[in-house]
Amino acid sequence: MTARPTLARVLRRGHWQVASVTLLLFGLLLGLIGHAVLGSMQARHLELLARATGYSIEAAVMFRDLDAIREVLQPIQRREKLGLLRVVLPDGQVLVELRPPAPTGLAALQAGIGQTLMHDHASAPVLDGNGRRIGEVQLSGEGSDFIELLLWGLGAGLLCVTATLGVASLMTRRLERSIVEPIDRLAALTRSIRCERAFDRRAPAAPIAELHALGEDFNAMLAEIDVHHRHLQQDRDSLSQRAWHDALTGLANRASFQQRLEQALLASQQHGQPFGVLYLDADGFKAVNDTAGHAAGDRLLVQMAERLRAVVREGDVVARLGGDEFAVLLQPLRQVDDARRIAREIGRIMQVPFDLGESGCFRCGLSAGIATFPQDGDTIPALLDTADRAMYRAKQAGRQHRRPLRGSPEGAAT
Ligand SMILES: Nc1nc2c(ncn2[C@@H]2O[C@H](COP(=O)(O)OP(=O)(O)OP(=O)(O)O)[C@@H](O)[C@H]2O)c(=O)[nH]1
Repeated sequence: MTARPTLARVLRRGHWQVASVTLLLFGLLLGLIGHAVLGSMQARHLELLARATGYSIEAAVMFRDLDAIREVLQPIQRREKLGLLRVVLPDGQVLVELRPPAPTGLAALQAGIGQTLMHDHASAPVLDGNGRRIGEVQLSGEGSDFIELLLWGLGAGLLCVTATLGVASLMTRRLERSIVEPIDRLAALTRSIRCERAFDRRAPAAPIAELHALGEDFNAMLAEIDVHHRHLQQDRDSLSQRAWHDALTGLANRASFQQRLEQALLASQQHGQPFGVLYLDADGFKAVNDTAGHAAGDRLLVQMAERLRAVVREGDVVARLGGDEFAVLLQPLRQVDDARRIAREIGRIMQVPFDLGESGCFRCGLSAGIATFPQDGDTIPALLDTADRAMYRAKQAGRQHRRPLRGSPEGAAT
């Protein structure tokens, strides 16, 4: 996957680019204007200087007094930092020429650059009293002034660059705070919601209107998803409840009991711990239906389920397999006797008549068959078969002692 730049980085890069291009253009423009202005000022200055020098040496030129000419020219050359200063006769003969000592090293470089960039030479005629041309003053700048200016300009430019970049960096920080941070927060929120399915979380307010509106829309969408998700969860819970529980009693159904048995077998095989299965079938339940009606029979089944739940431990599984058939998974089981004890306790608690309201009170016992792992089988079918057959034998034995139905409440009994 290609690494994409972050928004903060893009913003920072954009600022730097804008600042650099602006500075470069501004510097170039300022340089060109400066060069033009300086050039014209320098040319004007040299021209005035040449003219003034011409007036100063008029008499000396007329009398060819070379020493006097030099005396005038030398201070001018030093003061004005001139590169060349000479006096030429109308026939082209050089009368006096003054040159400063040739610069060396950095000074030579400065002079070279200055003279290349600034064409700073000027000339003015030397006129006698009648206005006749008796010579010409020619002079040129040394070039170092320009370099000095250039260096000052560069220094100022650098200062500007530093200040601009500082301001650009501050602006980027501010933009980061107002744009990048809210977007980052929104992204982190989306990620956390996706991972933890926490649709009740909301985006906080953002300082920028568009981002705030985005957050608000996002929150509205989350609210809708939240409601939808809750409905889905409720549907799923109710589907799961229906798939794994008996609708009448709320106990585990046959499929769920089968699954818990498989888990119990696996766990017991791994840890070498026994477990027990009780198979229970109501005795004479049909008579309750026939006598008091199906609704009363239902109530009795519900009460029976409640009693079963009350007898066993929290972790044991009580299931209604169908009709008046129940089953209990006892896990863990310390010893086989514990299963018998619980079966006896169930038998005892079922002796108490069931109060079916207007229909009256009914007795309805449960015949129980017990199977324990690993004593009675090491597969689920084997265990269920053992428990079923044991229950059948118990029912047969019970039938021999059962009192006949008296057709009144408390009549159907084992
Ligand atoms: N009220 C009610 N009755 C049911 C329900 N499911 C099955 N039955 C009835 O329960 C009865 C179960 O039949 P049996 O097990 O033969 O009845 P029993 O009288 O207990 O017979 P034994 O087990 O031999 O003692 C049938 O009459 C079914 O119609 C139910 O959900 N509610």
